[in-house]
Amino acid sequence: MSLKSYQRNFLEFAISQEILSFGSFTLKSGRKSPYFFNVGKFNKGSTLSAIGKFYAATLQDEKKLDFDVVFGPAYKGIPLASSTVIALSEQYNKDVPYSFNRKEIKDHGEGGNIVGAPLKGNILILDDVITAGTAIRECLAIIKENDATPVGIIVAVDRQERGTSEVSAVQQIEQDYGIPVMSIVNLELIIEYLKEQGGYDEHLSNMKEYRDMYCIKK
Ligand SMILES: O=P(O)(O)OC[C@H]1O[C@H](OP(=O)(O)OP(=O)(O)O)[C@H](O)[C@@H]1O
Repeated sequence: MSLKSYQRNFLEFAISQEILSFGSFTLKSGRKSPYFFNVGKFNKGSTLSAIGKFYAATLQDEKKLDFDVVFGPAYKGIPLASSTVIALSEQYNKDVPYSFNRKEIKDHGEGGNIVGAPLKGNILILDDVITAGTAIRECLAIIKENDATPVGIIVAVDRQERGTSEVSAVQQIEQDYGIPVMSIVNLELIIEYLKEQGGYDEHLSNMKEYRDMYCIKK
């Protein structure tokens, strides 16, 4: 697997902003991870603008994917989807509608639990990460209830981790729904980047050890 220039730029940016950190982090799964991707740090205009550009660059790279609407699951998917459609419009002249769900149903005013463009046609789901896949499965159900068609999913980082079976949660979704799950980068590419940069020897060996223990073989 080799890094594309936007992936290298994304990793350089994420490390410099301490959005991607190396050390020892306990995950919800109980696993002790040597790295952590913290979306909570996309908390100012410049970083939010930058992440939207990286999602947009990835989508440009996946040209075969034909989508009509970007859907950002509440809550963290909302600013990410907003920032990505701004980047698609400003950088690639693609004016893509977007929408998102409310976590609580609103029973006054316009009502409903979808805000933004109607969910019609081919829908791309955009979120930060997939862990067990629960949030994405909920979105897929919402899209189907609206008679729209999910055509793909994009996340920032694919950790490529196995759950209870041999496949990862991402692969399970791809198998169950027959749609691709894309990511700006994945664990393999992070490892590639650390090798390429040099000077990360200890983190690199911890990352490889973690990959061999918990991750899928590609
Ligand atoms: O694959 P899963 O196991 O569902 O985990 C991933 C989801 O969890 C987080 O959102 P969360 O549901 O915590 O909501 P939030 O965006 O409001 O924080 C994250 O933003 C994903 O949507």
